[in-house]
Amino acid sequence: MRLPGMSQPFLLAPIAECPPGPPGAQVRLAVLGARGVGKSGECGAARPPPLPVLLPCPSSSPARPPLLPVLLPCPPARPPVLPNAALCVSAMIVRFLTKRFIGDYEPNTGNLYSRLVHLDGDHVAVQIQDTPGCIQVQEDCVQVLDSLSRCVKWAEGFLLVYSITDYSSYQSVQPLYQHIRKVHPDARTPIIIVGNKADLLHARQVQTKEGLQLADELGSLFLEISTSEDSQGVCDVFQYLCKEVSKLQLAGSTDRRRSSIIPRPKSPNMQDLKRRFKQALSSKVK
Ligand SMILES: Nc1nc2c(ncn2[C@@H]2O[C@H](COP(=O)(O)OP(=O)(O)OP(=O)(O)O)[C@@H](O)[C@H]2O)c(=O)[nH]1
Repeated sequence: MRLPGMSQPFLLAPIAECPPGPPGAQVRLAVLGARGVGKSGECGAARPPPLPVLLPCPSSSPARPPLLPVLLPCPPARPPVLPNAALCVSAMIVRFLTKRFIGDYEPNTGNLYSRLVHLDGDHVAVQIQDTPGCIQVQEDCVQVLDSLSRCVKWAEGFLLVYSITDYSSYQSVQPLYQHIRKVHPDARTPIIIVGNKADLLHARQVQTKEGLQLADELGSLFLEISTSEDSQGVCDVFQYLCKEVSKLQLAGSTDRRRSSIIPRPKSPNMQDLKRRFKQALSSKVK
């Protein structure tokens, strides 16, 4: 599925840091790889130590809010979850930024990419966070890792990527989605679900209709792409997401302007004022 009207060329230029600019000039995106649904008894190892989990702090500030580290012990008798094979997140980002496909796998440690992207005649400073191992789901126990939690609070638009060759990555999309919605309750915060590795049809474990159905249930956009074979498809998704975030930023600044207009006080009731003035005068005369 191709996103409408998203096939224009764009400029890429490295920037040291995204400078502060007017609304719409900066876009913060997170690409999250959904993975790691563990099954009881899968590993059979001893109970894992408590994992540091960051609970979202309520904050409306777009800046990075303070994080509260909280230790949540996993219920006893739950086996640890091993992250599944790598998905495709870094490959997607690199494809968007350089148009090149990286065929080799190198574990990523959470890179933040900053680039100037040409979007509808404007230069937009885009920051993209590549998140290493994201979420651990074990039946009723969902644990969001530190790196993910920070990233979710910081970002304004999200790509939730699973691999069509890895069913458990598909199963992790929903809890990830719910976590994002908890942190960003504004339903307009764009989240796009992406089924990657669409070229590996012989190894497909997730049907297209399952991706569509999930996106439908969650009220999200969905598409399948192949990072290795469809560079344009990858660029289209990122550009679409950038546009959606820019739109939201503009809408937010308009809302703020509107709410900052001080309402005019009601005009005083002149009859009442005259009556009270007369009363005051007559009491002085007496
Ligand atoms: N065939 C095929 N392989 C892909 C595609 N996208 C990514 N890959 C390969 O999948 C492997 C993992 O991709 P990465 O992007 O490094 O995975 P990651 O999710 O960033 O992994 P972490 O660094 O562990 O977070 C690499 O060998 C990629 O070349 C695709 O669309 N098709």
